[in-house]
Amino acid sequence: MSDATRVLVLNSGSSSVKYQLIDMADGARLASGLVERIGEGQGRIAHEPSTGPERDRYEPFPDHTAALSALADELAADGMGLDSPHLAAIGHRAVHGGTRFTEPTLITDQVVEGLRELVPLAPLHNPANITGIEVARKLRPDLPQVAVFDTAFHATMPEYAARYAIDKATADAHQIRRYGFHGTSHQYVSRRTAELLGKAPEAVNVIVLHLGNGASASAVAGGRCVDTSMGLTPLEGLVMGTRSGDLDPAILLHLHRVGGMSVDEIDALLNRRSGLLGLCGDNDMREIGRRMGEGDPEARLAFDIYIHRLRKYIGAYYAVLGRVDAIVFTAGVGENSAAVREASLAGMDAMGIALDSVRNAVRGSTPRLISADSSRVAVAVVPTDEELEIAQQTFAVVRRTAE
Ligand SMILES: Nc1ncnc2c1ncn2[C@@H]1O[C@H](COP(=O)(O)OP(=O)(O)O)[C@@H](O)[C@H]1O
Ligand SMILES: CC(=O)OP(=O)(O)O
Ligand SMILES: [Mg+2]
Repeated sequence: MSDATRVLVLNSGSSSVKYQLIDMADGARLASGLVERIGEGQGRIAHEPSTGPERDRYEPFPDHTAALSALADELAADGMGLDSPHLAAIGHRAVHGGTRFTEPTLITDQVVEGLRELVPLAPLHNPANITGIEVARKLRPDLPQVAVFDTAFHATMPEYAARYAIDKATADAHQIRRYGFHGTSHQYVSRRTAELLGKAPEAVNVIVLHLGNGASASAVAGGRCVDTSMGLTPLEGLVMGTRSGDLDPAILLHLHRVGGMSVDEIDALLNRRSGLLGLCGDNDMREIGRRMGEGDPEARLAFDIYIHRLRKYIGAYYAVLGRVDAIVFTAGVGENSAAVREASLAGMDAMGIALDSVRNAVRGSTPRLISADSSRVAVAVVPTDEELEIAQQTFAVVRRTAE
């Protein structure tokens, strides 16, 4: 075995890069961090090595090249720079893989080109992923780099769940189908949930609720995704921080024809100015909770709409799965908001779902059960770790390629 066992994971967003350096020999996280507000006047890098305290620095990062070289400098300061001989690969989160990429993929020029062709289907996400990949390839052209796709885990959805009920020829001509996103998280969390229950992934049916800035639900049967709430793009489904989720599609036509809005204006409205932000002016669930505490009716209504949509998906996936072993909450809101977890499952005793309010209120950073002992369906909080999952899948590709 070569002694290059470390994987650097880059999750490049439009204005931020999250990263982790993980040693695959023992799974140890050697460093993690975040560069944010890229392209704005003042940016910030927060870097946390396993060997010491977090270091915070404020400075402008004009573009992703500057952000990546800053994080490389931070790693180098801890003796773990990008030139390290211990580095085996760089793994990248790639959001939209279309029908072409359904497995973790060794990055070549053709793969980058393929990602570029998919930009219209993930305009918020794919361009940033591509930039991250291009910069990293320039910094270490000799190192294997692997793309791990948000859409991959959902590729197993049956046709009847993946297809929209529109004219088949039109759908085929434009690759219109449901792809689903956050797949790395749904995959990781459903597997960890099986472990928590002490069962094999093949033996459990799970509803995963990934509630972050973007939010999606999935129905996972025996380790395979059978349905998920995001569709052609990450706009469908649940109410999100700034995205509307499900709508009557005729609303778009109405806004265009009667409201006089352009396609780009409608795009910006639904992706950036809707969801919780559009409903009450705040997209952070902590702030909404605080405002509800003060009796703010707008914040209350936004919360209720968010919860109502979530409950509809829980019911739908219960019916899709037939038998549910666990409902599991993850990502920023799912891991931290006891109020969201309680409201989204309240009154479901007849469905065999009962929370234990004391367990639900306990904060923690490890996988845990929050259901009552009497609950037929287990309810759990399982912190997601997309970066660890990406590192594992990246390392597996590198190993296979080296054989
Ligand atoms: N203590 C908390 N209570 C409620 N919501 C929280 C808490 N901490 C974080 N959040 C929510 O989590 C969201 C971010 O989730 P995260 O999974 O980190 O998102 P992303 O990875 O999509 O950026 C924030 O917008 C905030 O609403
Ligand atoms: C696909 C998606 O919605 O990702 P995020 O939650 O990171 O925006
Ligand atoms: Mg996320």
